[in-house]
Amino acid sequence: MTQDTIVAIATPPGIGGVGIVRVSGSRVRKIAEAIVGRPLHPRIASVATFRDAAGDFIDEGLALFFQAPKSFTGEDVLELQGHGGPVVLDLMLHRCLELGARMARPGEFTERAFLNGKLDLARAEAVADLIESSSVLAARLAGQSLQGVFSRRIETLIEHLTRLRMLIEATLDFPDEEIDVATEQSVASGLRQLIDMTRAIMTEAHQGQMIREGLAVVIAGAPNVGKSSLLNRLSGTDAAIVTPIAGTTRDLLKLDIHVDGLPIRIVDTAGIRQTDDPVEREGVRRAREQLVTADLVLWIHDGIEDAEPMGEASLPSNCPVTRVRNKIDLAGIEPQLAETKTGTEISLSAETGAGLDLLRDHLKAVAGVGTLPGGAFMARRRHLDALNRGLQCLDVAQENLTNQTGPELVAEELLQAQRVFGEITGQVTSDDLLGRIFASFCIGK
Ligand SMILES: Nc1nc2c(c(=O)[nH]1)N(C=O)[C@@H](CNc1ccc(C(=O)N[C@@H](CCC(=O)O)C(=O)O)cc1)CN2
Ligand SMILES: Nc1nc2c(ncn2[C@@H]2O[C@H](COP(=O)(O)OP(=O)(O)OP(=O)(O)O)[C@@H](O)[C@H]2O)c(=O)[nH]1
Ligand SMILES: [Mg+2]
Repeated sequence: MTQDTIVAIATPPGIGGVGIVRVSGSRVRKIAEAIVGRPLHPRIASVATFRDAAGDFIDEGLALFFQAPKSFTGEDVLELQGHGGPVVLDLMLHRCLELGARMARPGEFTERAFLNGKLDLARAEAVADLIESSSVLAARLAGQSLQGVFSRRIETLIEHLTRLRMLIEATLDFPDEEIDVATEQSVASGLRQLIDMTRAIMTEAHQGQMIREGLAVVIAGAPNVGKSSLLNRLSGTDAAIVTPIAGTTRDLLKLDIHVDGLPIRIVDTAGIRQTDDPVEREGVRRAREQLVTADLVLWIHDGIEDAEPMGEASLPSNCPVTRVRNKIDLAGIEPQLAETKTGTEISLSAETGAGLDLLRDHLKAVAGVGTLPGGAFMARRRHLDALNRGLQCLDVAQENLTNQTGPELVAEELLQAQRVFGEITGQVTSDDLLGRIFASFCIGK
């Protein structure tokens, strides 16, 4: 416990029933005795009067002491649970500062928990994700990760990787010998298994990340096909201006909506067409820009003028697209979802709402909601990036094996993959990475 002592108000700003000041570090016992006037028993809540330097009353509250290492941070921890008013909490905070604590940085309590081995990095991140979840679904997945579901998957992956490396390195100890056929076969099958495992984890992690950040859906298509009407219908608002005039929408209109707990960041765009109007042209440029970053483009057409919707050629290649035929009320056809050569096509009416349920189910399916067996978990972009880089190493290892470039190169790639996967749980870290992760936490966490 060589760390300095940190303090922060752990409850949100404003007025509440109860407010908590949390202290962690080596001075905690002294601070507790000075404020409460007597030593505290670990892990027993005591009703106490909190007093300032002059012995004057600050508050009557509950004092809770956790003795290192059995605490959230692994250090001595004190909680002063007082009445939830900003002035009272500030007085308590200042008393702790007077007694030698310093203000905690955002996320510093959790950072210490990580550094003291109480939580691995993926679980520490899940703490923040749980706090910040915007839907029940997101909270449920963050809860899974907080309980270690994701971390255990990564640990198992690393265990398999280590075993495979040992197998290869045993061969390296006899440099004169080539890898024998039996070893080569078990390495090859072990490697295939590792790649499959990584892919499976990536699928789940991707779903988690999508639910954390929201599915980015862009509504695009020719002018006047009903893009803004669809945005309004999906969001249950009249946020977008709708008129019979082609070229109504110019600015991007971004809304955050939920479909059965799935967060969706939806963008309405200007109808894509050739135009001399400089304002509309800028709108079309911005619309095109959105297509590149979308998780899904809803390409709207109204099936009236042209069966082959114009402008569709402007879609970037490998852009994930679902075609939506709108205004089926005018054509007198039923809502439907069809799988075609070019992907899914949904027929609906933004005006009447017919077929909207098909679209909502489709959006959930794209995000993978409810399609994965068992333990889906929360993940971040950082985790997916690491999984991706690790998978690349495994692919290279497989190539090296096939091309018989020698066991050293295969082992080297496996070691690299192991390091990269270790970044997820924090077995391998840099100060820079930790700084970035914990700085995004709230103060007092
Ligand atoms: N009042 C209060 N509520 C809180 C927290 C807190 O710090 N204070 N938490 C903070 O985020 C969360 C709870 N998380 C916690 C996790 C571990 C320990 C802890 O003392 N762990 C010890 C002892 C374990 C045991 O007794 O089984 C340890 O791990 O050694 C405390 C809180 C949510 N609610
Ligand atoms: N009958 C019918 N009319 C619709 C439907 N959806 C939209 N409309 C009408 O089509 C016209 C254009 O709708 P908008 O939602 O403004 O179309 P948009 O694609 O956003 O058009 P721009 O912003 O100009 O690109 C309006 O008059 C809407 O009322 C539909 O499902 N059925
Ligand atoms: Mg519009």
